Amino acid sequence: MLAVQGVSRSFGGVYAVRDVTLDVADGEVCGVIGPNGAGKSTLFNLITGHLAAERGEISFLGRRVDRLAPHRRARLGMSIVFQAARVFRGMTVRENVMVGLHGRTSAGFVAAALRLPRHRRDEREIAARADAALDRVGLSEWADRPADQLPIGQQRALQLARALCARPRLLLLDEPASGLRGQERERLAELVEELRAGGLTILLVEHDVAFVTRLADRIVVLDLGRVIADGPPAEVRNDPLVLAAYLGQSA
Ligand SMILES: Nc1ncnc2c1ncn2[C@@H]1O[C@H](COP(=O)(O)OP(=O)(O)OP(=O)(O)O)[C@@H](O)[C@H]1O
Repeated sequence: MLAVQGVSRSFGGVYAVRDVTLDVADGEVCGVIGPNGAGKSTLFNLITGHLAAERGEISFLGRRVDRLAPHRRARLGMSIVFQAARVFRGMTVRENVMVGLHGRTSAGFVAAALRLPRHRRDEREIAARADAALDRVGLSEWADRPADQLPIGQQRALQLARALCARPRLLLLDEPASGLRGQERERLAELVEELRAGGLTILLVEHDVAFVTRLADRIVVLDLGRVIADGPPAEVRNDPLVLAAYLGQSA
């Protein structure tokens, strides 16, 4: 589904991502881990299109995308949940999800401004899709409440719902577990497991090794911008290069 081939990106002459190759197969959960500064965020942004690659190719569903703007990649079926994404205050949970769907409807701005019947039909359809997504992430009961009153774990679930509304082929998660503890982290892991069971393909970039090890079918480990391991979690966890990279950091 996703093929990253020999991709590099530097900042001020120093490589943040160097000659990275990775594939994500249909239906797979692929985790990307690595110590601080390994290049995880840079790689994530290269895949989404928020950063341009200096070298290499990125293909999605068999099509070159590395010169496409982020919104064009999104339209092809990539949906992103950013680490720092916030909820819109002063809006309900349902409205927060609906925001992502406006502009994707057929009637468009003019029909909306004039409140034409077509627009009202679109609004109903959008609300129904938002409700389906909220149901999928277990937030139905919260739909009419102000979004900023949600605990942080559920705000993360809300962001997932927003991403799911676009009916992605590939879901890209940037550090989804950051800032979550105990129960909240457990709930998010269960949610990702449910999405995987539903056949969704997921790329999970995450600092928390335990979280990724539990969820991923395959893990790619970055260190100093390069891939140092790529394989099933059990294999990667015992890889001497991986252990050394993490130990080096704690030292
Ligand atoms: N916009 C930028 N300008 C300059 N240097 C950058 C920029 N973005 C990243 N870097 C550098 O590239 C390297 C990789 O950073 P990146 O944020 O991709 O790593 P990371 O694995 O996501 O780290 P962390 O786990 O700490 O978030 C680091 O040395 C970082 O300082």
